[in-house]
Amino acid sequence: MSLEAKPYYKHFPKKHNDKRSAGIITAPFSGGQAKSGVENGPKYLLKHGLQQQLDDLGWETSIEEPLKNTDFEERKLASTKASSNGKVKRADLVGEATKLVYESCKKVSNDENKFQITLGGDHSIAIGSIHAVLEKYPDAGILWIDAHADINTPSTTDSGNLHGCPVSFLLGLDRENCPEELKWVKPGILKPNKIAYIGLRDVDDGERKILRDLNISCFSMHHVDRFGINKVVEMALDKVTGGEKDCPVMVSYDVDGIDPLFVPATGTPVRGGLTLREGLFICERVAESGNLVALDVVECNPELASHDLHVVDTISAGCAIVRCTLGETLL
Ligand SMILES: NC(=[NH2+])NCCC[C@H](N)C(=O)O
Ligand SMILES: [Mn+2]
Ligand SMILES: [Mn+2]
Repeated sequence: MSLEAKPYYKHFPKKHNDKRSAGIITAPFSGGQAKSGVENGPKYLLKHGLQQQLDDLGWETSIEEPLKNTDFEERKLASTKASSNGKVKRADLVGEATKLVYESCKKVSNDENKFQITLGGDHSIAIGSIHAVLEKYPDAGILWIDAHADINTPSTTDSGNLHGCPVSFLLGLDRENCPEELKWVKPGILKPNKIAYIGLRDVDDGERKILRDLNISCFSMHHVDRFGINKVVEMALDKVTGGEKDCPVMVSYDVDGIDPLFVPATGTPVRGGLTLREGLFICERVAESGNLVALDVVECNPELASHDLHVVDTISAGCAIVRCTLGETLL
């Protein structure tokens, strides 16, 4: 089978130097959940040689650091009270940080027309990255790879952690209880038929009801076992693109979608996940569609490794996700 002639990355044609352009947005932020360490994800991924790896694949990259001179981590440590809105924790930090991430992503995606790669940080940062993508590509489909649905609202969340809620803010759910600091998010910028999940296996009761009521496409580990990963990716792609062959696609990848055997250093691991190969195959298969426009890689937490090998496994899986999404297997 020849892969040569296909128009990969249609939205990002090669330039005179035979390269395509991507912008890496670092989002070293941990305020969407309680544990520390996830803010070091971007640093570790970059130290592992991510930029060089992308260069080898024919992508020239620039780096944006929207949270560079901020003090979110200090403020998180100093904050004891639950924050502005009842159950939801640190809405002030999440609101401010995601807005900064959003602005940086907007520069990369909208102004510079580059492929947007956002490195978290916890999954709350996807509020910013997805918002930017949907402004540039309003009909883009979002594939959310995760053990969790992250669709809790301020009313349904048990933990109060905002990394368990980003999807609900983008959908504009429970607007009455939206913390003031997150009101910059345009409610309903994401439509329920434009997101599909792969890898789910730890979904809260409140989330289950929302997913059912909104008829959101969910491919759990049960479906992966039942249909196989190729079929699942094809079904998910078909759902979010509505069968439209040029529909832009974004992948928001929580590394805990992959089984903790392969990705141990993450904050909310759940057994029974995707194998590393299944996890990477998703990226390869979506890349093959030619319609990818953006990627998030979130929830790598090097501090939660019980030994060095766990760090290496987790960070190299994170880098592999980026490489496979950016065409490693299409060369
Ligand atoms: N991005 C994540 N890892 N999210 C985990 C969320 C867990 C749980 N459903 C909660 O809302 O707290
Ligand atoms: Mn998760
Ligand atoms: Mn997540």
